[in-house]
Amino acid sequence: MIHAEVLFHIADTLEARKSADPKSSYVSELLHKGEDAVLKKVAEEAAEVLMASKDGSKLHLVREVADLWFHSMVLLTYHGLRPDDVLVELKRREGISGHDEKAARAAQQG
Ligand SMILES: N=c1c2ncn([C@@H]3O[C@H](COP(=O)(O)OP(=O)(O)OP(=O)(O)O)[C@@H](O)[C@H]3O)c2ncn1[C@@H]1O[C@H](COP(=O)(O)O)[C@@H](O)[C@H]1O
Repeated sequence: MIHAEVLFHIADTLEARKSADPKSSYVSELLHKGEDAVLKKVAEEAAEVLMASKDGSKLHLVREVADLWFHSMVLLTYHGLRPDDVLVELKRREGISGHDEKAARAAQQG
């Protein structure tokens, strides 16, 4: 079983790439290009996930979701965030039904 440590290890690598030579690293090059370039990759990878889902190949879908997760992690790194921040948010939501959460939000908004 692969644990969340994989995400933490990749996040450490991404953080180190902030100060690496863009010529030597894909991540460093992307981070140096700036926020719009990272956002473009996230949008591209999201679109590729949609196409892979329709394609019917589970392997293709897994690879495209990995690309999307990876580029989302680059975006988190750009903003000084880590996978832990997302995991804490998911943990906070654990056991809260989406329907209940939506109803509570609607009640709050009046
Ligand atoms: N997990 C990944 C990873 N997943 C995908 N990619 C790269 O993401 C890029 C995006 O792929 P696309 O499918 O859009 O293909 P592309 O047309 O070649 O990309 P563009 O020309 O549009 O940028 C490809 O170059 C992939 O190799 C990754 N690059 C790096 N990592 C991890 O990040 C670490 C640091 O990487 P470097 O910065 O390159 O050393 C690596 O050790 C890995 O752990």
